[in-house]
Amino acid sequence: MSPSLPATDVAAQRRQRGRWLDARLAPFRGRHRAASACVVLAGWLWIPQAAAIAWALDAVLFAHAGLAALPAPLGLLAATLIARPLLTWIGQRLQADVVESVLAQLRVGLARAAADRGPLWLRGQRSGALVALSTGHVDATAGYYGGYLTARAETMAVPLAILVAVFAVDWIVGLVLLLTAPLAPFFMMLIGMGAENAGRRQLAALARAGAHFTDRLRGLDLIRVYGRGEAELAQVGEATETIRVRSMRVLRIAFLSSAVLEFFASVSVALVAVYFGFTYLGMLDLRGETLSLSTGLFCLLLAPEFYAPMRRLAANYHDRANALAAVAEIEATFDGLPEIEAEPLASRRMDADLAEGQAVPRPSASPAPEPPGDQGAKAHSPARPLVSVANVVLRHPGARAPALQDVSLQVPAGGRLALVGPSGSGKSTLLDALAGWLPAETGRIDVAPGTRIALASQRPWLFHGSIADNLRIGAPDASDVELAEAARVAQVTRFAARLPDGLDTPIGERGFGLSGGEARRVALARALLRRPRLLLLDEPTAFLDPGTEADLLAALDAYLDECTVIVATHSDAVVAWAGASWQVPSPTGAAP
Ligand SMILES: Nc1ncnc2c1ncn2[C@@H]1O[C@H](COP(=O)(O)OP(=O)(O)OP(=O)(O)O)[C@@H](O)[C@H]1O
Repeated sequence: MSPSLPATDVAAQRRQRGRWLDARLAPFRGRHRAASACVVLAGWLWIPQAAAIAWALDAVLFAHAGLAALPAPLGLLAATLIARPLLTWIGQRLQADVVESVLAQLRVGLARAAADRGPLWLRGQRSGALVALSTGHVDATAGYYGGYLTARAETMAVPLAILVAVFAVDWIVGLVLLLTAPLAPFFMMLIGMGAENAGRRQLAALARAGAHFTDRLRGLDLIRVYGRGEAELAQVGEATETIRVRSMRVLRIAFLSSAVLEFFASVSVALVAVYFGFTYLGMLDLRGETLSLSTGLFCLLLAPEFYAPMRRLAANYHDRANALAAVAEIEATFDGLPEIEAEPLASRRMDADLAEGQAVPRPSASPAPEPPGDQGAKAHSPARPLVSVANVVLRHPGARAPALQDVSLQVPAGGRLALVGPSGSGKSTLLDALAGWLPAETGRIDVAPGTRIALASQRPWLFHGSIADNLRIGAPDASDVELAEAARVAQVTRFAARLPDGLDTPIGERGFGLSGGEARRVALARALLRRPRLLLLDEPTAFLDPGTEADLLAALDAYLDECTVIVATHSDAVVAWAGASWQVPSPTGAAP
């Protein structure tokens, strides 16, 4: 949220964020309504309960009606004593269930939104900050769904019913309640102004500190080597102190506002008590008729409960501000409010190393060049190019100049092409675009529809788990034989055979325990295991000795069959293996 926005825009933004928060509740609306209904019903039942208490005491103490008059009020009292806690318990259980469901859906939705932004967007994010989004920020909305919404339903229904009941027996007390009621919304408005900003600052500090801490943990070896331990510790200390100060600010607003409301509620109840006291003592006669004990007791019992829902709403009001602050931070990270569907994440693929199918955006108007005379040919027929790139300009998000200008090339199905050119000339960028990760600024990229694509990138991500687990990510249903075959072809077996448990040997995050070349071979095996129709390889032999490189290329030859391969490389052996090469043009557009 930009501080320079006009007030109307800020209000509109806040309304939009509120609607986004409420939309998350849609799949659980039924349970949420049932929970609110239970709480409201429990609130309403306080009226007959207070009436029963007042009625019973009046009968025993003043009317001296004897035990015969008691069964009716005591029966009503017993019924409400059982019903109210039961309804409250059911309401709270349902509410807790709704909160857990909404939060789980939000976490899944945010993870999916991050995955949908694509690997290039993800590479530009700080993982610690993304983790904070689905933990701290999502948790910050719990109070809104759990406390605020229920308290709001209660506030709309319960005080009104109490007011009607009180007016029915004593209009003066009714008037006192009516006149003091607007205090709560007034103070809530005051709280709302400061609480949301304080909440946003606290969440932003939390995300920054989380990201900082994760980054530093990852680079711990570097920090030690350069002797930066103490300085980094001081920075972590500073970040934590900022969180402490900002959290205290949020708490201060919450406590102050609650205290002010408690004060006014107590004063209002005291006013009612003083009025009854003076009336009973005969010092005040505003009613013009005698006041029975049951009327006074009934009103005195109801008065605190008149304010109770409003006090709860006020106490939960900063939860709403916190939730809006969390949504504002989510909006800033995703550059807009992400779509969140109520669909299990497991049904979608999120592997950043692998792309499937035809996912390449084509912004320009020119159609893909058709080879003459083969209009009726099938997508994978050798005559028709599987990959066609026409006059494409590629620019990284936020980059000043395009990484690649006016690229045109075609690769037939089953063909191989080596991309060659100096470091930084844009080979990896082109592979990213072919995988569908980077849209073309102009021009067209066409990959035959339904083509299964796999990309083994230069910096593959390996997860904590066994080598086999890492291979199976792209093809969870692959058999052991297929897995062993892919590992053999990618020359993974060569080093895995020396490890204690072979392919079942655990490796750490980011391939800890493997050399750079070994990690790349695991990524290659992972790509092969998917049995792609189009295999995109980024310097697959960069760290290999000539002998291993030759073995790898020979094994690939036998394994790949009809698979189309586009490989970025600096190796003459790989260029020779591919049989065709394409020189990446220099940034001026002229191929050397
Ligand atoms: N996310 C990014 N944002 C901006 N510029 C980028 C980004 N990633 C890469 N670049 C730039 O794009 C250009 C091409 O990079 P690319 O990684 O495609 O080169 P490459 O030919 O694959 O190099 P190498 O042979 O070293 O792997 C480089 O100038 C690089 O600095």
